[in-house]
Amino acid sequence: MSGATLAEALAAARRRLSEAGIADAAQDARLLIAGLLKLSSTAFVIDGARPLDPSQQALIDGALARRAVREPVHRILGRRAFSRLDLVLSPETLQPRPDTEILVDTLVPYAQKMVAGGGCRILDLGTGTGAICLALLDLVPGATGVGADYSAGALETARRNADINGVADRFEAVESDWFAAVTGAFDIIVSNPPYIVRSVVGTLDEDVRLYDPILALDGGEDGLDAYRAIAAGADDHLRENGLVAYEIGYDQKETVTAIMRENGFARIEAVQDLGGNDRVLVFSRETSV
Ligand SMILES: C[S@@+](CC[C@H](N)C(=O)[O-])C[C@H]1O[C@@H](n2cnc3c(N)ncnc32)[C@H](O)[C@@H]1O
Repeated sequence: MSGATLAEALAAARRRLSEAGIADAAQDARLLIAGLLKLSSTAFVIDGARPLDPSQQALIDGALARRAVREPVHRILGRRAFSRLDLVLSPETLQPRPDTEILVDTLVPYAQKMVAGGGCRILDLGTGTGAICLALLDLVPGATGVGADYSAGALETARRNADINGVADRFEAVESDWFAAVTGAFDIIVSNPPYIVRSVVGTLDEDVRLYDPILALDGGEDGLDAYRAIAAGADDHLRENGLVAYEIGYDQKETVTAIMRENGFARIEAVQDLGGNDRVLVFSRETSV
């Protein structure tokens, strides 16, 4: 393959991934080559005749070998776009999903209103790459935030992402089992916790099951362990008129609402994803509704 042009390398990559049974072979080939060679979206059209040098070809070959055994494209590239951010990934972090941007977008108007009213302190429980908290800090400049996670490795990545995305002065990372090491009170407590039913984790696609950390996926016997833990601790860490917001699994709207109701919270908003699945719930204290 040495001496191939960019267009030839793309065609060969598409073929190789397709033969390996990758469903979106064409898209993945394009994303991988563009990401590895730092190409703009038009490069394949205007620069297709450009010959690749051997080191570029070696990079592409290495990445294709990894994708062929189901390693996700963004894990291979080591980073993923989320909201307006560029996030670094590590083995300890879930790669943030586009659906989670709905949680961020739902909270922005609330956070802006809080900032206008005097301030907005956000707690992101199970922060992973920092995606939710960092995106909110980016979109709401007056807000400050704490990202908590059980995984020290994830927190290292979250700190790095805060630096890369210019919000490190408003972000703090705390190693904590949910609220255990969290101090103080917050205007918004947000979480995209592990919510997959334990018996289902083993049946997930290889791309997820083999490459996202189990700590980010396993929600316990019924998928609801984290919601119970967060619901039980939220009141002690929430300022007056504060909000709790979650990403949920497609069938968890009523069960999570019931868990929150048992802990004194009322649902004030429910948002669906583009596929029409329930995805985001927002709660306030029952007494402030
Ligand atoms: C589904 S991932 C979400 C990551 C990130 N917030 C996002 O939306 O991309 C859940 C996160 O919860 C963390 N986690 C799991 N159990 C935890 C616990 N007991 N205390 C704190 N964090 C926990 C995992 O390490 C993981 O980072």
